[in-house]
Amino acid sequence: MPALISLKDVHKQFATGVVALQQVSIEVAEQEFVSLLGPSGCGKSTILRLVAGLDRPSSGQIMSPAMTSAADTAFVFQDATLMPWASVFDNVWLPLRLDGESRSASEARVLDALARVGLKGFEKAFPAELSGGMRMRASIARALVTRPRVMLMDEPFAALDEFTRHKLNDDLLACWQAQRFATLFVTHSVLESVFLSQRVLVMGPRPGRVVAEVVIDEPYPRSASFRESPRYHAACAQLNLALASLHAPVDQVVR
Ligand SMILES: Nc1ncnc2c1ncn2[C@@H]1O[C@H](COP(=O)(O)OP(=O)(O)OP(=O)(O)O)[C@@H](O)[C@H]1O
Repeated sequence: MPALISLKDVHKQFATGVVALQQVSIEVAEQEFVSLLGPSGCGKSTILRLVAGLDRPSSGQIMSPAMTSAADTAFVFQDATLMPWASVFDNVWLPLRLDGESRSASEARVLDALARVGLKGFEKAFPAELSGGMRMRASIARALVTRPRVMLMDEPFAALDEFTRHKLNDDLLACWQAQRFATLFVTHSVLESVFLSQRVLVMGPRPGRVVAEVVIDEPYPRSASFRESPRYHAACAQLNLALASLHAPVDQVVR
């Protein structure tokens, strides 16, 4: 598969003088699922912002679909960022509405996106009536509804309990298998990165750079039995070792 997203020798220094990224080169192929793993402040969110075209590198080259069409790229944040005054349907309709699509013309796509994330029947509910996990599901439906080629996810499940997180990991993978958007997924969790990804890129602390890459050579669909397999534990151990070698504080390594 050719690279859909490519960063080549990217350097990012903020006006404050902070060098957030140094010589970062990353490629994500069409339909690929890649995670970025690393200690707090190593520049993971900065990479997503650059790929989304929300910021520019100080030097180096970036290629991504967001450079030509914003509709090709969806962003999911840790906070579900739903409009509290609008129903679940209207929240998910938002990107289509901004694109000039009427409510009735969007209806089938909105209901399909809600069904894919397990929110069938909740279209009339308001965000305050939903659990944290359901709000995140609505946020993912809003990202899926435009059928993006690229999905950028910034610690989307970090605030959820482990049970809900596992469920959302399973359901995200089902959506990814159905739509095969290229995914760049930022997480602090070794376990989550191994379960989800085809490749995990480990980033070192400031100035941020990629220090290791671990390929997770496991077919999809991945089920709970993968989480219990020796292959899963071996990949987690390999990543924990790479993180430990950065001398990151323990809570950031095992979180
Ligand atoms: N707009 C900005 N101006 C100045 N410094 C910034 C800006 N945005 C980020 N930084 C700094 O750049 C570094 C990288 O930040 P970034 O948010 O990309 O890290 P991160 O790996 O996503 O962290 P976390 O895991 O805590 O979310 C940090 O030191 C941060 O303080």
